[in-house]
Amino acid sequence: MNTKWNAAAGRLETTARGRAVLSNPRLNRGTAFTEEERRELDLVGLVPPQVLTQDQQAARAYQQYQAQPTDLAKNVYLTALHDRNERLFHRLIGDHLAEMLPIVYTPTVGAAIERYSYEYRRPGGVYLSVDAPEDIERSLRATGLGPGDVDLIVATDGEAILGIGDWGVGGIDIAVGKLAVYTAAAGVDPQRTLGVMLDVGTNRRELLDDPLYLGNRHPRVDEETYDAFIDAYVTAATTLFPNAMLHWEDFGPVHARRILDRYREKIFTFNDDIQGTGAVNLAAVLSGVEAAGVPLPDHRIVILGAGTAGIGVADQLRDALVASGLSPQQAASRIWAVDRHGLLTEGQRGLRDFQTPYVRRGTEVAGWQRDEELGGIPLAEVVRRVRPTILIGTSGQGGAFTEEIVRAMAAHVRRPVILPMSNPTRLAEAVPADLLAWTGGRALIATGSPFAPVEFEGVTYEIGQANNALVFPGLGLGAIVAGADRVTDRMLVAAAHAVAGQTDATAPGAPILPLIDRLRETSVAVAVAVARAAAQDGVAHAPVGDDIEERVRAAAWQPDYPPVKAV
Ligand SMILES: NC(=O)C1=CN([C@@H]2O[C@H](COP(=O)(O)OP(=O)(O)OC[C@H]3O[C@@H](n4cnc5c(N)ncnc54)[C@H](O)[C@@H]3O)[C@@H](O)[C@H]2O)C=CC1
Ligand SMILES: CC(=O)C(=O)O
Ligand SMILES: [Mg+2]
Repeated sequence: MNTKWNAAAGRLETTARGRAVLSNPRLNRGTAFTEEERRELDLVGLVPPQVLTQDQQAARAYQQYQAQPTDLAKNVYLTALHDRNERLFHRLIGDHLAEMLPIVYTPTVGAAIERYSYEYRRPGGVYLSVDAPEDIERSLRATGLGPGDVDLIVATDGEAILGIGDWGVGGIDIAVGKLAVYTAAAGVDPQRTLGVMLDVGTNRRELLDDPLYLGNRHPRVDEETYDAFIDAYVTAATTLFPNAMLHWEDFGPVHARRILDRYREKIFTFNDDIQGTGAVNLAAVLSGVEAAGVPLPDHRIVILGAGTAGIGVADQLRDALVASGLSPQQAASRIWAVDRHGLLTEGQRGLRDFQTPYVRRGTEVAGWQRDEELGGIPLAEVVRRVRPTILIGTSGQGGAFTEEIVRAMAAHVRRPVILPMSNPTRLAEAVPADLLAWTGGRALIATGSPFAPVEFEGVTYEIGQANNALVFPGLGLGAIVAGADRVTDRMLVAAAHAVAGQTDATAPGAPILPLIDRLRETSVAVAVAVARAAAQDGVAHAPVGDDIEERVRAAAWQPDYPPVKAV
């Protein structure tokens, strides 16, 4: 069976017939096949007689969706729709973006990952096993995709899913979820993408002991085996699909950093948790700083959680401070990073290489109060001493921004910028309603997971989502349209400015980031800015001229049904 897009004729051409048509989600449109298509494709009698439009199908699917009793059931319903009729799935999500993003993405995707081996129906991508690296190429080829057919691959090893940790093979759902967002938010062509699970085992005992667990049933492998496996994947993926951007998602902090450092100068690659999060955080900070009316170099920034996301955030803030005139040392000194053993300080146990720029001198913190159980200086003491103007949470510790800490911060700052970025929702360091109450409505807030608007003293506060979903879809589309072969720092900074430029946070109650119902437009702005930055850096291999916005808009894939021709 063979199905191909014939661009010249503007139609799909397939050798499939009968049930094989209905069981191919890329081809299937069920009751929307026309009479003529039904005859040509041998579908007469295999579907009920009425011919529906996609609008009618979408209306029915939406009713079925709404009838699901829980968010997890809605996620399972949408996954099943995706596996049955991919275009209808994207049509539905596109029509209800703000409502469904929390179902296919954070927070509900977290629950779907935890329940993966129980809710499993059909495979969601390509599963590569550390126990058989010799099969990587064969598995990637088995997708039937050729060298010019893939723009983007999202891969995970499932070690650090959102803030919920190691979920082994269930991690495939974060790759699938990110891909859904690429398409819903920016119109990246889903048929030119792949989700990949790099199964290196799991250290979660309950999965290893679970007879239904579907992944490799052994602990995560040693470093040497791991690195060789990643290398084999990169070699196979870049050889088979030379134009594809390799996106890395939810790796543990050590691996995330090492992989990015190893490959970023050599191949077209992007770590979402480090680079995408850094960019969306920078956007929130730029917008918050503008609303606060205090120039960026005058801010003091405290970050709780100095892991993959936290240090990615710190690095882009440091670079932005340097761009505004500070030396690299001065810039780093404006950032206080607090991890599981408190403020990063000289000689602390367990410091990681990538944290080094933010480690504070012993002399600086000599008189600061320590918490011996914690093994260092706690967040509350850091806030008391530093008097931060910006407080960022990337710790995965729900409720860590306590009333005492937030009130202490707000006592010294007119408009505190507070960004609890951890996901899923229950791991937010604080919730917007509390932050507004504790600061008398003065806090400028954005959160990693979605929150409803908050009424406080007669003002409705819209809460922007400081989530890399504001960045990676547009970044991907912009890079694809520009024919980029690298993701450069300039492209990330351009993305951050484009996001910040989409909102005016100065009005009372206005969000500091563009809302999700405007995500399509935000992604266009990001894509245009990213394409231009790629051209400036000399990494674009397609022309990026005055018509770039038109080209970005034209490149966005649409879920309408094209004609199907039996061949
Ligand atoms: N909003 C967004 O776009 C994004 C949000 N995140 C969120 O950030 C959180 C962290 O994710 P990653 O950086 O990928 O994980 P990670 O595991 O790399 O980093 C978490 C860090 O928090 C530290 N930590 C743990 N307990 C702590 C405590 N009690 N106090 C202070 N630090 C503590 C850990 O030592 C680690 O360094 C997750 O909840 C994730 O969902 C991550 C990426 C994007
Ligand atoms: C949003 C995201 O990438 C995370 O929470 O890991
Ligand atoms: Mg992530």
